Amino acid sequence: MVICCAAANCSNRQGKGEKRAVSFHRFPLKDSKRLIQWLKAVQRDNWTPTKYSFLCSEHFTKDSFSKRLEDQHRLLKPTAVPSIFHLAEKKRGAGGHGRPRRKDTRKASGGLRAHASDIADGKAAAGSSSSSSSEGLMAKPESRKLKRGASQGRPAARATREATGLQRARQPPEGHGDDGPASATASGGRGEANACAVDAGDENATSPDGGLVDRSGISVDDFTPPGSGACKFIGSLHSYSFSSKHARERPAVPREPVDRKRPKRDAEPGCSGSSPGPDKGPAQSPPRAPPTASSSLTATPQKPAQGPSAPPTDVTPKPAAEAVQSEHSDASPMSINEVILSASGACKLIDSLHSYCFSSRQSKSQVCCLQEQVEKKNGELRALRQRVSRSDSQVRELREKLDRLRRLSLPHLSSLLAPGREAPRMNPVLEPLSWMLGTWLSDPPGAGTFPTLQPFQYLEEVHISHVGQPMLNFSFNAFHPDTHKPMHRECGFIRLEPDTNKVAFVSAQNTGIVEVEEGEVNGQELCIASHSIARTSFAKEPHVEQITRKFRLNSEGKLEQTVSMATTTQPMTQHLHVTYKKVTP
Ligand code: HEM
Repeated sequence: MVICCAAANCSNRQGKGEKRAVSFHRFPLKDSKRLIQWLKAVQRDNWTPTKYSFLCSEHFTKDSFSKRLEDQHRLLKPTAVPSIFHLAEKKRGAGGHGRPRRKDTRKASGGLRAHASDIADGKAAAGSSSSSSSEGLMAKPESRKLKRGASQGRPAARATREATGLQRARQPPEGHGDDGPASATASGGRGEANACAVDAGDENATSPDGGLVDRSGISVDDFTPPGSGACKFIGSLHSYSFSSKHARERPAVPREPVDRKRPKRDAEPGCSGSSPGPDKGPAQSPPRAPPTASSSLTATPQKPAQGPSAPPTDVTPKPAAEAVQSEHSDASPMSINEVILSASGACKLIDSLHSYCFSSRQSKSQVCCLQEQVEKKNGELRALRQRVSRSDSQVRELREKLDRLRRLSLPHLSSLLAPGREAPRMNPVLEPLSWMLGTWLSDPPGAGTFPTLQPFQYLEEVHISHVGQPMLNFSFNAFHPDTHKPMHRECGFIRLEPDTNKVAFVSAQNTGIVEVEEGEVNGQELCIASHSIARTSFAKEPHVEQITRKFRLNSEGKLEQTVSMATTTQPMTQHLHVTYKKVTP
C-alpha cells in the first residue's frame, strides 16, 4: 500500500526517498484535543481526516519522536503536534495526493490556474475534472505504470500522471502497524506492500492517495500566501524542463494526445504548488534527469538545489514521465521562459486573491458573529429602554399623587416645603456663633457623672441651625448608647445681643425644666451660666438650682460641651462632658 502525506503541497509518500527517511503518522482520531491541534496545524479547509490520513515526519520537530528500542523505529510521541509546514515550495513529488486540490484551486481561481502538465497537454480542465471520479477505475494501470517507472528509476512529475490521464486509486489496506511509523522505501511503487508501520494503533492503513485524503472541496492551496504559488509554478516548470530533456532520450509510451500549442498554456499557469519544485533533501528529492545541452530550460530561475547531473534519488513511474517529456521536447525554451515570467505575475495576483478570499471569509464569519451580538445587545437595549420608560411614567404618576396629597393635607406647608427653595442667608448678627452651626454627633459617646449617680455614657445628636433670623435654633437629643432609646432632650434658641458678644441661651428640656443661661462668646468658645430656671410643679427632685455650660470648637474642629450643675443636694459639679463630630458641611 502507499501512504501519502496529507499536508498541503507535501508530496511525500511511502516508497519515495530513502528508507526510513520519512515516516508517516496517522491523525489522532481518537484524541479529539490533539486532533484539533493537528487540524489547526495542517490548515486544510473543508477537509476531514480519516483513518487513512497521514502526516509525514517532516511536519514534526525532531523532539516529536522517540525511538522504539527493539528496532529503532521512529515513534511519534503521543503528545506530538505537527508544526512544520513551510515545505510548500520545496517538494513536489511525483504523483502526489494534491491533485484534487489543484482541481479545486483552478475552480476557485476562475480557471486561470492549471497544473504544469495541464498546460503541457492542454487538458487542464478536462484532466482534473476526471481525476476524482475515475480514480477507482484507473487505479491498476496507474499502479503498474508507476511501478515500472520506479523500477527503472526514472523521474516523473506528478503532473505527468495527469497528463496520461491516469488516476490515483484508493488502495486496499496493505499494511498496518501498531506502534511504528510507516517508513518510506525506495521502491516508489504505488500499491507496493512494502512498509507501512503507522503510528495510530491497529487501524488499517490504506493509501490516502486514493482520494480519501484530498477530496476536500477547497484545498489549502487556495490559501497559500501570495508569491508562494508563483514559486510552485516555476518549480513545476522546472520539472517540466527536466522531464522534457529526459523524454528526448527515451521512447514515448502511448498516452493521450495533447495540444501543444494551445494558448491555454500561457493563459492558465499552474499555481497549485502540487507540481515538482526545488528540493533540498534526498527524502524529498523530486525526480530529475541529467541535463542536456539542448535544453535551455535548465537555466530558468528557481533551479533546483540539487544539480541536474545528480542521480535521481526518487523514483517515478516511467510512462508518466514520458508523457511530459514528449510534451517538452517540442516546447520552445524561450516560450517557456516567457510563460514563467508572465505566469509568475498572474500567480502572485491569484495568490493575493486567494489570500484576500481567505481573510475575507474569516472576516465575514467574524462580522456575522459580531452582528449577532450587536442584534442581541440591541434587543436588550430596547427592552431596557422600555423598562426605563415605564419607570419614568410611574415616577411621574407617584410625584403627581404625592403633590395632590400634600395639597390636601397641608395646603400651606406644601408651599413652604417646596423643593428647590434656597437656604436662607445667615443673619450677620450670628457671625460670632457661626462656628456652632451644623449637625453634630457625639464622638466618642458622652460621659455622664454626678456625685449621686453612677457614671454613664450616652449618645447625642445636635442640630444648630438658623432660618435667616438673628438667632440660632438648637436641639440636643440624647440616646442610650446600647438601646438607642431616647433619653434627655432639649431644644431652644441662642440669641446674641446685637453688636456685643453677649449671648442668651434659652432652653426647654423634656425633664420639665425651662431655663435661660447667659454668657459671652469669645472666639470659638461660649461660656454661659443659668440666669433663670423654671420647672413644672411636679418636677422630680432633687431640683437643679444652677447650671453652667461651656461650648468650644477644639483644635480638631470638634465641638465640645461641658455641663455642670448644682442641685438641692449637691454643690456645683460636672454632670456631662461630650465631644461632637460635625456631620454636615
Ligand atoms: C443641662 C441639662 C441637664 C440637667 C439640668 C440635668 C439635671 C439632672 C438632675 C438634677 C439630675 C438628678 C441628679 C440626682 O439625682 O442627684 C439628673 C440625673 C440624670 N441625668 Fe441629667 N441633666 C441634664 C442633662 C442630662 C443629659 C444630657 C443626660 C444624658 C443622657 C442626663 C442624664 C441623666 C441621668 C442618666 C440621670 C440619673 C437618672 C435620672 O435621674 O434620670 N442628664 N440630671
